[in-house]
Amino acid sequence: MELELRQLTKSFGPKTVLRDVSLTAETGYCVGVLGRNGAGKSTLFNLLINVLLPTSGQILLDGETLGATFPVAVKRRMGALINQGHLVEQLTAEEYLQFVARIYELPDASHRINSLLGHLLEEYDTVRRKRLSSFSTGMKQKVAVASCLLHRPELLILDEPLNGLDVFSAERMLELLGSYRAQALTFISSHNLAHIEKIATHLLIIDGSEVKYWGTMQEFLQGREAYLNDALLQLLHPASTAAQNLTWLTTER
Ligand SMILES: Nc1ncnc2c1ncn2[C@@H]1O[C@H](COP(=O)(O)OP(=O)(O)OP(=O)(O)O)[C@@H](O)[C@H]1O
Repeated sequence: MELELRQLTKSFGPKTVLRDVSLTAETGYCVGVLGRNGAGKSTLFNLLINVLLPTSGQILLDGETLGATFPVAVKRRMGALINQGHLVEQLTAEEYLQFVARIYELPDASHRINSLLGHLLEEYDTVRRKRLSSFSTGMKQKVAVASCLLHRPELLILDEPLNGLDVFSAERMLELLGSYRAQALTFISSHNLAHIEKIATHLLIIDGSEVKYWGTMQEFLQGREAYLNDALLQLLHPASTAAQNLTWLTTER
């Protein structure tokens, strides 16, 4: 799969959130999408899955321009987790994934479901009869990511998929996503740069509504600080905000 963005621009009223985003990416790329809070990462993801329409610019898949409404055949090729996802919490994890499998018309998904849940939920045997409403935040997140992978999407869009995961679970999830990487074109956002450093092959850095960097992780790190964290700070020069007087907060009683 090849995805091309041509001068993609999105405004909400007078405010332009993304301006002229252009890139071409293909299967095997894992694109870490980075930027400050409010930079436009979720907005970009919503454009990629047709939840939002661009104000101008185009999205092309394998050379074909996707119009205002993506064909169902295209949507079937995508898996997306945006804003923590929405689970049907009256169901068990397995029932929920069976429901997702029916949407994608997967004939017999039991093996896929059990292996995914068994991999991501270490405690799966003890919670398999429990409803999702009784799951912790991290457990729900794991089920949400599993629901994106079930149909083996060719375009995988993951907005903060590691949110709420403990350090061991995050490692497991990264391992799983790493082993799937060659099968898909993945876009992933995270404010945890150590996670991005582990999984991403490419970086898309957005700041001030524009692309500040698009290219390989390796090229980005060359000539900058060794760690992504420092390299990102170096690129974006955090704006120095006027010093606030916080003595009311910090003065001893
Ligand atoms: N539906 C909307 N209507 C108006 N403004 C919006 C809408 N959705 C997003 N925005 C604005 O667009 C900007 C980008 O938001 P977005 O959620 O894409 O940022 P983000 O990079 O994902 O941030 P974070 O790191 O905090 O998740 C913000 O200023 C936000 O207020």
